[in-house]
Amino acid sequence: MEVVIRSAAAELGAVAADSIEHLVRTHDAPVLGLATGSSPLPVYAELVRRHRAGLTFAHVRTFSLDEYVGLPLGHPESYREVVRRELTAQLDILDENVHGPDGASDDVAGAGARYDAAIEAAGGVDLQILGIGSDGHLAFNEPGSSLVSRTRVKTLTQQTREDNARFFDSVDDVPHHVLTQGLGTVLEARHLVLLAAGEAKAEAVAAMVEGPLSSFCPASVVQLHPHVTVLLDDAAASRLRLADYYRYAYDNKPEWQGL
Ligand SMILES: N[C@@H]1[C@@H](O)[C@H](O)[C@@H](COP(=O)(O)O)O[C@@H]1O
Repeated sequence: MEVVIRSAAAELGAVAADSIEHLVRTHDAPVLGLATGSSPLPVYAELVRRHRAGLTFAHVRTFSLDEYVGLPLGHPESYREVVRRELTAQLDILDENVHGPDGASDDVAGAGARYDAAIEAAGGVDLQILGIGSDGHLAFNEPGSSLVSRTRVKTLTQQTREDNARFFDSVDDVPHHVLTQGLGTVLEARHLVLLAAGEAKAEAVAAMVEGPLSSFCPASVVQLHPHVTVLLDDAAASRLRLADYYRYAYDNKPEWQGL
């Protein structure tokens, strides 16, 4: 796992965007895994900026991590719409190449397996962008999630519903259920790039990076992945015991190594 600590969120966005740009330029049919939430926004802003400067995404397919269950199609806070608004509508990605779990399906119980099959048929995710919840959740895998889980319906904790209430009129409007890629599904992506910013994430980040591997902190599952990049601002890194080492390693990184 590589931990990169920077003081400005925009700098973190640029580091992630460099990796994505490399993928987009070197692959014929790259598959990008998208996350919602505020953490990836600096990355998306940078991708939009690079697109306006000439970088094409016309050959890119995207798969989102998760979706609320039961929001009607077109609901502005459904993750399908959020992803469109924050990113894909501002790029030249074809609409039919933008995928997400179908939380409005009549057969929501079968939607998870269908989604995993779609990811596999696309050749798997090349680079997965991730955030982390303040309780250590990854995608919408709440504490207690199986570390080998597949895409399925989960029940949100009250804390996550409260964290996400800012996007709705009130916490009562936040759905209780979600369709989320499982932790096992996330681990199949070839490169995981996780962003976290702010003091509120510091404890969850420390548990993920330096804590024991445990379903109590679902994000700790990234310790099992061979290629993980964790991008943190100073506040999110403030509880890491080895922060100085991570800074030293990144500052002295050989040029050829890439992200
Ligand atoms: N399902 C998403 C997660 O994928 C995201 O990581 C988390 C953190 O959001 P934020 O980045 O806004 O703190 O929010 C939601 O719960």
